[in-house]
Amino acid sequence: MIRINQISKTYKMGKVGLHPMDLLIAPGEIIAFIGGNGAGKSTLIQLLTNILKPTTGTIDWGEQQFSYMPDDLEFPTHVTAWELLKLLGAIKAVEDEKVLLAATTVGLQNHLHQRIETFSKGMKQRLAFAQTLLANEDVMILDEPTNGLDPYWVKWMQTILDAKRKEGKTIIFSTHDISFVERLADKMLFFNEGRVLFQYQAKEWRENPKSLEETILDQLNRVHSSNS
Ligand SMILES: Nc1ncnc2c1ncn2[C@@H]1O[C@H](COP(=O)(O)OP(=O)(O)OP(=O)(O)O)[C@@H](O)[C@H]1O
Repeated sequence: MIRINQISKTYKMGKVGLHPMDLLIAPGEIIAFIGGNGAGKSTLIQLLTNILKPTTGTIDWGEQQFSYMPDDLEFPTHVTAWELLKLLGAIKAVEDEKVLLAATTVGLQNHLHQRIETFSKGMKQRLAFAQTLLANEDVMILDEPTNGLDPYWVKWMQTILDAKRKEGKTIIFSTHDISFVERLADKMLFFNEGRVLFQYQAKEWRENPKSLEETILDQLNRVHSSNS
């Protein structure tokens, strides 16, 4: 269990990124953070990954380790995909066949000897995903993982994450892709102005006559009209 207790973040100049919040994340759970721009999703992800130091609160990970796929990962440009993955494989004591398998899983097997600077946005995103798969930790934290992916690779990522769920991995991700949430998540938290405005279990949105997309759009419309 990951226990988040009264975690909050106030940035310099007093800007609140996240108001104090509690959250329990069970092993094997797939949890999605959604909400409009500037709602607090990345702030929480960066608190979870220790990139940001919390203003208040704690996160108790127990014995669990996480791997992290940032949004817009900066790669060393002059190395090839294979050089990068092989180095990560060496750090994690993963043999070459498994490194190749991770590259093949994300469809980069024919681009391994290409320099990363020649990759498209979607290819870089898949390379970042391969790194997360290689790390093979109990918890995967993915910041906007489908950004830049074409529909084929979005579907494929969903299939891979579904398989990871069956292996018992916990998956935490932020996204603006509601259909990805609908197809994959067990629970979603809707953020607004640094607070969780509401949360839903998959059962609730599957039984609701309104689609999750309509529900979210209603909420976003409400947020925007109360701000204008
Ligand atoms: N480094 C920073 N300094 C000051 N304020 C920040 C900083 N990073 C984020 N914020 C503010 O914190 C709030 C939450 O931002 P956050 O990046 O968590 O939003 P988000 O939900 O991830 O948005 P998006 O969907 O646009 O990525 C916003 O008001 C943002 O302006």
